Amino acid sequence: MTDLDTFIAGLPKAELHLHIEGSLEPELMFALAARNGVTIPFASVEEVRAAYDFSNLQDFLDIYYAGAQVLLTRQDFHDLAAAYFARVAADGVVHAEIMFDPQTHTDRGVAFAEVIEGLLSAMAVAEAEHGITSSLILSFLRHLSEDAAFATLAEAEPWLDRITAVGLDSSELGHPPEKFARVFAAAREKGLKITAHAGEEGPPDYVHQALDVLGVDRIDHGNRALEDPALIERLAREGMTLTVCPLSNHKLCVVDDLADHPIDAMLARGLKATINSDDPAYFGGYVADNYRAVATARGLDRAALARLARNSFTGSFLPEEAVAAHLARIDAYLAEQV
Ligand SMILES: Nc1ncnc2[nH]cnc12
Ligand SMILES: [Zn+2]
Repeated sequence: MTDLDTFIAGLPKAELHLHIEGSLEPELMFALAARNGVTIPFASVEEVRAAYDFSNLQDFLDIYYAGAQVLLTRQDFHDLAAAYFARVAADGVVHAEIMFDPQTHTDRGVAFAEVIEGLLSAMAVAEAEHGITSSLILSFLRHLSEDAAFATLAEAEPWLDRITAVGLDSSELGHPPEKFARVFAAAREKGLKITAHAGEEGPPDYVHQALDVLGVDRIDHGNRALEDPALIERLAREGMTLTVCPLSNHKLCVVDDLADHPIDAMLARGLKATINSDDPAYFGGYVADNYRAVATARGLDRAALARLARNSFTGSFLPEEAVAAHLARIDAYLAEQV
């Protein structure tokens, strides 16, 4: 470990953009396939990893939804999330806001209760064993209809006090935010926060729609906002958080080379960027790996890394007092460094 690696691992941070289904490592995929008697189209863990070579978002989604088929029971969802928390405890993650895609499971006949109760039990263990706090973001699949999203919101009703926000993910192109205007308005009425993937592959107009039609509290990705100077200025002025995912951007060809990643350009333009892993089992790294990758590729110094970590708390859905306490922990950590 270099000094920079050690600095990054110890820096208190929140993860704001993590699909729990995307933390399914091939080893666990095989173990769950065996436990549940599910057939998967791979002979070995190595074969699975070799298949993770994507040209775009849809390439990835096809394999990601196939992998999720091994998740059937409450115990499976518990084991999935417990593995994620155990892994990121070593990355300096002290808070995680976790997206889950209920429709990926309920459409296969898995009950909503199995999914969410498994996740909630792992979240309780994470707090007790690792001191990691967490919350849930229910994400609607945008390739499905708004009616299907409404049905999912209705299924979630008994757990709404355990869900912090709703999100929007899956195939972006051709499924603009405005398709979901009514269901997001209904979620907002229920007191939920709002986030949406926008500007990952979709044009800057999708980011405008996420802001103006959905009324988002933060934007997931947002890379293509950089094509629109007025939008950049607006996002900066409004202090809108962008949950940026560098290794994902590289793996999904949103950027050709990490050396060209715009993370420092975002900070320089006053955007509140954060660093996240998106789908760490598929993209080759967890959150600290993402910090390390951009630190190396873009030459980010400790001050920039600390800024990104601060943004992860000020951009979180935590209450103000908790944010202040985390920022104080960052200050104490920086003061300890020689
Ligand atoms: N990067 C991503 N973009 C859209 N939908 C997703 N679902 C999981 N990861 C995603
Ligand atoms: Zn994502």
